Amino acid sequence: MQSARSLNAIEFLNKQAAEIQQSIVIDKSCYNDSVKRGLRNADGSGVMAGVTRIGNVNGYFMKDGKKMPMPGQLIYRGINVEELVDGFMSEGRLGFEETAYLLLFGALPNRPSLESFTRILDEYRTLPERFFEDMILCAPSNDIMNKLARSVLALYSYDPDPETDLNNIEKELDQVLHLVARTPVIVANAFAVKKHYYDNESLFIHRPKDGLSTAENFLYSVRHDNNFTSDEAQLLDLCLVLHAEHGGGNNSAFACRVLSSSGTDIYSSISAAVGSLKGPKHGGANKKVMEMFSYIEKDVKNWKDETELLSYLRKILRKEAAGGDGLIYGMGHAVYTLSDPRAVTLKAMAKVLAEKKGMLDEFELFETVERLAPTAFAEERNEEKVMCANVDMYSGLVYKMLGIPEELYTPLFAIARMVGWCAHRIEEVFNSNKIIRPAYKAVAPKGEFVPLDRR
Ligand SMILES: CC(=O)SCCNC(=O)CCNC(=O)[C@H](O)C(C)(C)COP(=O)(O)OP(=O)(O)OC[C@H]1O[C@@H](n2cnc3c(N)ncnc32)[C@H](O)[C@@H]1OP(=O)(O)O
Ligand SMILES: O=C([O-])CC(=O)C(=O)O
Repeated sequence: MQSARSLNAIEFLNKQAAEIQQSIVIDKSCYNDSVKRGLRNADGSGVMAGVTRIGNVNGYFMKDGKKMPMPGQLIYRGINVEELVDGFMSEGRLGFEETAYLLLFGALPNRPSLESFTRILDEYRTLPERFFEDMILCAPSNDIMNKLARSVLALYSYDPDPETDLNNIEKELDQVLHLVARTPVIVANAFAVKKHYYDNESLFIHRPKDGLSTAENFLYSVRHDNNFTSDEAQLLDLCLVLHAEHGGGNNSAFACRVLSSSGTDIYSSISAAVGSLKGPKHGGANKKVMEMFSYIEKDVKNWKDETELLSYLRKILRKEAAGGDGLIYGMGHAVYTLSDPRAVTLKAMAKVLAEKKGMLDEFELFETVERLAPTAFAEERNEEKVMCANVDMYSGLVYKMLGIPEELYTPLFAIARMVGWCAHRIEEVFNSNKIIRPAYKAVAPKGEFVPLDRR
């Protein structure tokens, strides 16, 4: 708990908050062809910051120097995710483990390799001795992403040889596999402890069970009675596959690559990625979407009245409703234009589940918001924008219908994305091996030192 502010602190912070406004303002005109706001070109496309063989995200194509919208495509190691999903589903398997293998090692595993890989994950799920007691039980956090980032960093001190060795990729792979295997366990344990300390519930800890997949083990661990159905496991597995990787430029993978490029250890790099994903404009949006809809459900009298809904969305954009952030969460994307393929699949899953669970009204509200958001944006900003639902729009609704609590939405994203981050880490450290160091144009006016008594 932060200690109560003294009078001096209150006055100081008040004065400085007003003063700092002057020094942080940078006119948007300072950004131009050579200084790129958010590392974005004038047409909104991202600055090319690197080269990767891991994932590819296509959301537009260039024609006569103009960005043209197209249906989104997500490709893992050259394989379209839709094809990957159809492939393992048609063969009647869960797919997260083979997706993880594909992303980490570059090719789909054959049967013996997949079996060794899943056996290693079983073996590596065990947390280091006293890690749970000392790092999770004794130092709980109300926020599971915060607990995960701290746990990843803490694993450094439980690793007898934690520093990166450029001549030892095998050691790095061992660290990677431990992180991939342990992340769901840390999340499940951190959640149990959070429910106990902050929500006054009984504490129960289920150790992971050998032979279960990542999705099955997660459901097994977070449910009081360990029970889950194969349909539930299949849906969660699919969610994990869809969230596993998104190219090198997404904020968390790039954060991981930036840190990795300095030569720092894997735990520092990955904890930074977790911190990035927590952000509400990134993976944290799945939780924010559900918060936004609880405002909409409360404030909009008639969900079917599109005029009322549109006017509420415009209020959100004006920062006058739904928490005042000014964002319609779950909408928009830095790359995708017409569609985010993950959102398309998640929406279809949400619809089927909503029909089964009698939640079609809620599903239809999400769908209407998705349809009206571009109009609200165009009317409010006076600017036409091709804008689609992103991965975070329907994932929370799917999790809600699977009975998964809201605190776990972003951590589930992290469990899946751990694979993508680790693949980018390996590529950055063992291939690029050049410190990432862009330039910043300094725009402060010239100043001079004034003696203290004359200020
Ligand atoms: C896993 C993921 O990270 S998926 C994304 C999850 N995030 C969200 O759902 C949050 C809501 N969406 C957004 O904030 C944005 O669409 C982002 C962060 C995803 C992408 O942002 P950008 O790359 O800046 O998008 P883009 O360049 O198309 O945006 C143009 C403008 O529209 C605004 N905008 C884009 N989407 C939205 C939105 N959903 N609500 C309000 N304004 C938006 C941007 O803030 C930007 O404003 P600016 O001109 O003042 O900078
Ligand atoms: O690519 C991005 O900017 C964000 C995103 O959708 C992801 O990381 O899954």
